[in-house]
Parts: sequence; structure tokens; C-alpha cells
Amino acid sequence: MSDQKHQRRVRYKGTHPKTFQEKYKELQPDKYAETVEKVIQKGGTPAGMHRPICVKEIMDILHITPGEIGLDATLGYGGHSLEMLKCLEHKGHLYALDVDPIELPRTKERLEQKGFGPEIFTTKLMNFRDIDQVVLESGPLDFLLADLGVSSMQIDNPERGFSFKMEGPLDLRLDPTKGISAAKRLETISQNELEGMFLENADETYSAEISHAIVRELKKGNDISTTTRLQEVINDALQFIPESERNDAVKKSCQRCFQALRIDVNNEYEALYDLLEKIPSALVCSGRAAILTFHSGEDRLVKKSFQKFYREGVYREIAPEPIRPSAGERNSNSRARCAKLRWAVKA
Ligand SMILES: C[S@@+](CC[C@H](N)C(=O)[O-])C[C@H]1O[C@@H](n2cnc3c(N)ncnc32)[C@H](O)[C@@H]1O
Repeated sequence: MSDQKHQRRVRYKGTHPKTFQEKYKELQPDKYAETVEKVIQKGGTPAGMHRPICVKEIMDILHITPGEIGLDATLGYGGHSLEMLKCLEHKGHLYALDVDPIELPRTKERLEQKGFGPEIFTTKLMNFRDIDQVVLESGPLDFLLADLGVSSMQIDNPERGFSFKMEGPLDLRLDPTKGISAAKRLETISQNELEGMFLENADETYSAEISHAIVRELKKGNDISTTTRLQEVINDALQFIPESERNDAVKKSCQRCFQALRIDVNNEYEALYDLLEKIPSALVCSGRAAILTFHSGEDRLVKKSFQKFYREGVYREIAPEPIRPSAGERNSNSRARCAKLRWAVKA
């Protein structure tokens, strides 16, 4: 008999990736194009990627011609930037902003490898509410896009804490080096204020029950510092819902409460308000702006601002109604389902 110990084979996880890190094929889109294509065909977004939404609609609105100067206020994975850069045909300049210090350098490098270096493309780690500072360098803009919210890379990375579906720290910051995490925010906020936050930022149906449950847990000395812990507390708070409806209700409440917290810790409404106020003076005459929103609170702000400046004669034309992604895009990309696109042209 051999004295060699029998070694159990390590289970191969590659074909059934379970965690973000294990999705190694999707994370290297250039090397594993076939895997990435399969995920897209099934209506998903490959890990580490973001599929740009309403690309054709946005390009039709922005109507970019070579030699123009423009701004992508929300670079993300760079899908929209790439299309804009193609329209410029290496003449003019595209500036792009993002507040995310983790993803921005990756996107910059990816676009540089595609042939868009500093002569045509400048990225800045900057909040779009400071667009006036960009214009000091770029000069007035011919076109501008803001594709609001979070990217798929941010949502899919459990360490960022954006999704209740994966265990991770309850952070939710677009820039984890600034401000306070969502977990810390929960520790500092009163029940009343939390209830208001859930209502105002996400129209949460059970804002009173959930905010009570969160504050009660914290007062008992039980921390709520991970995504799944917050999900548990929400689940416990909604035990009064009939069992047949509970799972669905908990999922929707989790989605809304995470959204509300994200908007809060990133001051998203304040940043959007500042951007909207500054767009008119950032554009040249006949300059075009397009804004893609993902929930009613954001869309309301954009609509009100565009209408106000239109009435004042600052904008020559604005979108009469929001544009929705085509049925085909909504079916093939679940993240496109609630998108609304509005545009304005400066007088
Ligand atoms: C929906 S993604 C953009 C996706 C991008 N259009 C693409 O094609 O990949 C939104 C991005 O905007 C960034 N962002 C959100 N709020 C911002 C702000 N106030 N200033 C700058 N960037 C912001 C997020 O970090 C995220 O990367």
C-alpha cells in the first residue's frame, strides 16, 4: 500500500461562479469575449462591466460633430464616453468626470488602450456639481451628458456595500474616501429623520415600521454594519405582512431603503440640483444637454429645472416628454427598465 495520502480534488468553481471575485472570466472582458456575450444575451450585465443605456437616443440628441468640446459628467465604465469619442473623430475634446476613485483610473486606462489619450480625452476625479470649475479649463461646452446613479461595477462589488443581495460592509459611498458610510449614518440619525429619508428619497411604503426597527436595534446595542444585517432588520420589521406577499415586499423595501441611504450618504439630490443650476452657463448657444435618470425623485428635479429655464428663455427647446429605452433594451437589460431621458437645448 502506498503511504501517499489521498488528496481530495479541489472543486472547480470556474463554471459556476458564486462570488464577484470568482467571476474571473467576466472580469476580463477582452480575454473572455464569448463568456461576456453569453451573459449579455441572457439579459445580464457581466461582472466588472456596465452596459450603457439609451446610447442611440443620447447620440441622436447630442448630435456630436468633430471638433466639438463636450463633457461626460458621469464617466462610469466609459460606454457613453466611447461613443462620444468616436463621433469626435479625434478632433475636439471630451472631458469626463466621476467621483469614484476606484473605477475612474480603470476606465481611463481602458479608453487610453482604445486610442483615446490626453490629446482628445481628459478625466477628472470630481463631482459634477463643480462643473463650473471644469468649464474654466475646457471653455463653454457644445454637449453634456449625465447618466445618474451608480454603475453595475459599483453595485456588483460587495465591498462597496451597494447591494443587499451580497454580504458586505454597509457603505454605499461612491467615493469611499469621503463623508461617512451608510452604517455610520444610521448611528447618527433620529427615527423621525430616518423615516423622512426613506419616504423622500425612495417613497418607501413601510418607512415608519422600518425606521422604528432600525433605531430599536441600534438602541439595544446591536450594530447594523453589513448589507445582509440591514436586510435582516427590514425582514423582521415586515413580519406583519401575510407570508404569501412577504418575500416580494421585503425585496422591494430593501431596494428602496438602500436607494434612499445611497442618495443620502452621497448628497445626490444636492449635487444634481447644483449641476442643473449650472448647466445653462456651462453651454455654448445651441449647446445640448441630456440627462438619464433612474427614479422619480431625480426625474422630477430634472423636469422642473428644464421647464423653469425654458420658461425664462434660457433653453430654446426641451424634451416634451421623457424618452424611455426601447422595449428591446428594457427586456435585454434589466437595469434599463426604469430609465428616463430628458434633454434641453440652450437658446
Ligand atoms: C450610471 S453610471 C454611468 C455609466 C456610464 N455612462 C457608462 O457608460 O459606463 C453613473 C456614474 O456616475 C458617477 N457619479 C454619480 N454621482 C456623481 C457626481 N455627483 N459627480 C460625478 N460622478 C458621479 C458614479 O460614480 C458612476 O460611476
